[in-house]
Amino acid sequence: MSDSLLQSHRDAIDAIDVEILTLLNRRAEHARKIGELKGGGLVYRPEREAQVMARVKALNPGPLSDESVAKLFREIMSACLSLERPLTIAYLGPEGTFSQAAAVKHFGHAAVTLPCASIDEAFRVVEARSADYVVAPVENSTEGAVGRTLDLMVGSPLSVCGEVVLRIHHHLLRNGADMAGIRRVYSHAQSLAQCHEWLNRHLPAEVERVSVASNAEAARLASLDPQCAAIAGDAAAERFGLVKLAENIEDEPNNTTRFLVLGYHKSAASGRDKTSLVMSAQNKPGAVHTLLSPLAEFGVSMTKFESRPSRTGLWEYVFFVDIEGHCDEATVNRVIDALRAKAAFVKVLGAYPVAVL
Ligand SMILES: O=C(O)C(=O)C[C@]1(C(=O)O)C=C[C@@H](O)C=C1
Repeated sequence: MSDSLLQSHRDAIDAIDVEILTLLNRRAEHARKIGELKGGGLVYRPEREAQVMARVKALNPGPLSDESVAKLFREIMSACLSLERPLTIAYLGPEGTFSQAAAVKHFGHAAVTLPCASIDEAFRVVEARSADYVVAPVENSTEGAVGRTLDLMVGSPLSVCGEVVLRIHHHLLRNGADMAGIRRVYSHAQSLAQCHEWLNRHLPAEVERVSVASNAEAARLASLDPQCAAIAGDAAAERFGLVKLAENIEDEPNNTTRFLVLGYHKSAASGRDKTSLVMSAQNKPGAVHTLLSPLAEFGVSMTKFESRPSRTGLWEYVFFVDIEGHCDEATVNRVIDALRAKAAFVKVLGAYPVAVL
């Protein structure tokens, strides 16, 4: 390697960094002025962020990947937004959970994340305006719906204004160098289920599997007792200084969790949106088919359908339905009116940009 060639590239990088710095601060100045125009109110604009991300991905000439570029712009916008007003995001804690990773993925590192003891508490702090938004898990590709989040959304005054899709990688973590002598494995029940086959194949049957409130709590417990291991993700491994004995041990390689962002905020249309609804139908043959018929009539696609027992006793079941498009768009608006005419109860949970990252 020629030292002078290396130095010339480093000199070029130094010069470019000065330009980047100038441009970033010019961008931040504009964001600050936008913040003044907004008067400190609703500073976060999910539809605009989705458009900025989609645009830079489309314009990206490489060699950086579109994903890298999107991640960089996520952080740039996060820093710019924090100049307007720093946001506080509630999530199911403790620190190091996948919910925290989802909050950071969506709002960037400039947002303040607030760990809560339960999904209920995370909703409550936002409802009480002690935090700006809650990021809550709603479904996992292996384990299905997160019932508590669905149930809370039915009665909450908060609206869905964003979604986050997070690939979930689980690792076997320990305060020790190898697998010998592990007596117990801690994890959240869903994660134990997601790694069930791997555990059967790699650990003796007598190793106890203990479910705890979160993966981060599992990592904390494992950090205290070398005879115990935990199944958790990267953030928890880092937070508790544990060794990764085995990486990516989830049985389903595409294991993904979808989270929703909720607040006292309605997102405007971004051009690529979803609308989430919850509605009721009577427990009669064909009732669901009749209820959903307006979607076919208006040619609107459904991206999710989930049924839950009704908790009010007024109806037998409630149905959570996601459709393509924003509820302010004419066709989607007409579909919702048609659904209202058929269902005893329809609530628009929110409309929001499809996850870009
Ligand atoms: O366009 C705005 O409304 C801004 O506040 C600027 C900006 C950005 O950095 O691009 C920052 C925060 C918003 O959530 C959206 C975009």
